[in-house]
Amino acid sequence: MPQIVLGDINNIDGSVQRKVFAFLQKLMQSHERSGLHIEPMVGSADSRARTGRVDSFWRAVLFEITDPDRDRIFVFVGAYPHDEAIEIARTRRLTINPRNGVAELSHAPAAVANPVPPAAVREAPASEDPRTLRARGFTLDDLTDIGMDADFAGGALDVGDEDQVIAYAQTAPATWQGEAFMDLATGTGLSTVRERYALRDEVPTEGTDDEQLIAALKHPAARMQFAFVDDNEELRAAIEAADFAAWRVFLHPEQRKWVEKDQAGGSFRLTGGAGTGKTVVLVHRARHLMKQSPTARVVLTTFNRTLADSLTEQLRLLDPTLALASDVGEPGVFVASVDSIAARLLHRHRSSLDSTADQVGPVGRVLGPRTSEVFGRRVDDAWKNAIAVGGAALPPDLAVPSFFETEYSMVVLPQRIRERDEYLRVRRGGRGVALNRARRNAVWDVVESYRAAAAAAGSADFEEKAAIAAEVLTSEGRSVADHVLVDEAQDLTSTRFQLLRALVEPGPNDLFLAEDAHQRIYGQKIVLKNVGIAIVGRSRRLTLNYRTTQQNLHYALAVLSGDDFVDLDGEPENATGYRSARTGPSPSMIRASSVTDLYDKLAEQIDEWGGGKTSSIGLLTPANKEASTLPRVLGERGITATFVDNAGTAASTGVQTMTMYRAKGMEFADVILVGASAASMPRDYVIAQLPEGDREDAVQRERSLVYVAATRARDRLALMWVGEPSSLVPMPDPDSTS
Ligand SMILES: Nc1ncnc2c1ncn2[C@@H]1O[C@H](COP(=O)(O)OP(=O)(O)OP(=O)(O)O)[C@@H](O)[C@H]1O
Repeated sequence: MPQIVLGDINNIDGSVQRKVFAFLQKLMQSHERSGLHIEPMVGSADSRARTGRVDSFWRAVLFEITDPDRDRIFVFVGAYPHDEAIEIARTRRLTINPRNGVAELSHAPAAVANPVPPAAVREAPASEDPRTLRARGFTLDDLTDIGMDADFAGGALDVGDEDQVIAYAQTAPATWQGEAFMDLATGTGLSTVRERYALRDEVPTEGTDDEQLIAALKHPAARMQFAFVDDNEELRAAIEAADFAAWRVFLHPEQRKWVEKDQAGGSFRLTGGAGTGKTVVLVHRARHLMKQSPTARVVLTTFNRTLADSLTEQLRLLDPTLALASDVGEPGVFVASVDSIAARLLHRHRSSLDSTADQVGPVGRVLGPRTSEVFGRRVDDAWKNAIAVGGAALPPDLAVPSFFETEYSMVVLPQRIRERDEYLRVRRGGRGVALNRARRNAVWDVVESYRAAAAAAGSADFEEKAAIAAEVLTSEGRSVADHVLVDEAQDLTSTRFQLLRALVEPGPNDLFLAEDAHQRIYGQKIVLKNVGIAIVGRSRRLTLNYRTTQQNLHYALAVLSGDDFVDLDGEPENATGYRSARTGPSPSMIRASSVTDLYDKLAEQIDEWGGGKTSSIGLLTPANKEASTLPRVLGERGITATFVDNAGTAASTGVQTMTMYRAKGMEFADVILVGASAASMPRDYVIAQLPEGDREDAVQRERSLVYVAATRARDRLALMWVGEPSSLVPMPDPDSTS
């Protein structure tokens, strides 16, 4: 049976997608089926070129390759109206780049953007624009040495303006060349580019010409443009990918590397800015691991249930046939939040949580002597109550629940402190608030009250449950997973990491963590080695943003500037090299004079953007109250909007309103940050209550929240506020404020 390779499918007209799918489906069964009319071209530039009949009007353009293993391969490069298809099939060639062995679809010469002959290009004077590659010291030979087409490279040397870089990259004769040019233009060095696209000065030499071409199509850089399709489901996914879901098929070589890489050394950390495809890598990796070993126990987990649900959805989209496990420890991919995994483990081991005569049980090891009834939910205001009961000696600056939340989850629980004496001696690494002996004593009084109330109620908080679940697994000496993949790792706390560590034996491909320190909006600053996870030397960063435009990305990065972020290795996180391949309008800055004026302007903006189709617009607010009010006030202005809270899934109609927190992991075509005013962000009233040493981190999390929110937009971004704008919201250009 023939194999299909899809190339350049973005040009498939929506009206003909279904027919193209049917055509390729038949072709996968046999190229000789009646009605397909696979025909060679007389006088074509490439003797492999064929056309095929999609319907009476549309023709597929294909290249036929003989594959000794599979009979033959058809590389599909698009469907066009009859005459256009003939012309394309005559003039295009499927070639192997002689420098690096990457398969490329050569366009007709006229399509190549730069008319300057290489000799003249070589001698051109240094450009006056310091941003161009030429001004930065690159030569034509540098670019052609890595395999760039000489004409394209000639033009590439003299483009400096960012918008033009993106536009010029789109004229590249091969996808990898456009991406490599963008990398160089945004400061990446030649050697990194070589490594990133596996450009090794090697061309396939073994076998027939056709076999060499097959090897060239499988080169990681070629697979940004050509996708091997194995079955109907993949075919359908790929054809649909022509719209929004290219991620299912065309991975960037860097993404593919981390999807497929055998992490023999153990735990691995993938970092990358918002929208660089970390989740995409995780979802593909889950499938890859299952393909490698169909009975593997893969856990795919993240911070909360909303995000876990979205991971399940993406897994299903990627591969509806993938085996999903219904419980942790079973073969297949098990997707759930870390807290839900903890709850399952506690229920499963409910009879072994207690201490026995000669051994302290998991609950005792975390909380000290108490009943092992821990299944109840912690009451609201538990720390507030504990402060009221046990806080008589507490200095006023520490009498804040959020101080205790942090102290408890960063110091007390991870180090399994059960007694006052232990707490008086413990090292409180990473905590900004200093505590002398008297203050520690006062803090411990409150911890004792907190624990006593929970023991009486038979409850435990999520942090405690994670710690107890970790103890359960550790004491049994039994792991329940072969591979654990974690998304949004920056938002997990120490005890949750301890649980993840306990889920899987240390060893090859054990833990794979995706994180972005800039998006930490819940978690604390954690250093992985302190929770038993050794990563050193096994961290990599993705830099190409697939989601947002260059303009929105710049804006979001400006939100972060001036603050110092630290990653899970305890190293400074930087945002250099982040780039986007798309351009769009600059973010709009909209000031309102009153709340009513804000609602009016909001409605105007939605009308202007939506044109009747509004479900791809997200309105993100700092707090629940504002998000839940918006549907009503917009309804009064004739706009349908739905409030999406933590319990609900995304609404299918109308504008979606939600908090910036809820929007984490999501994306919209257009986003409006509503309420970006000084009065709402940062939340001074919350921060002022914190002890001095905890304030800086709290402000950083608010900054990260704005970054998260601003990076949810694929195309257009607007910020609106009443009165003064928030200090977390940069004002790029005062003239653009309306
Ligand atoms: N190779 C790809 N081709 C096309 N689109 C891609 C590719 N990789 C990622 N994307 C798209 O980019 C967007 C962001 O991807 P993803 O959600 O995986 O990024 P992320 O790094 O996890 O983002 P965040 O940290 O903001 O949640 C998605 O719309 C995804 O489909």
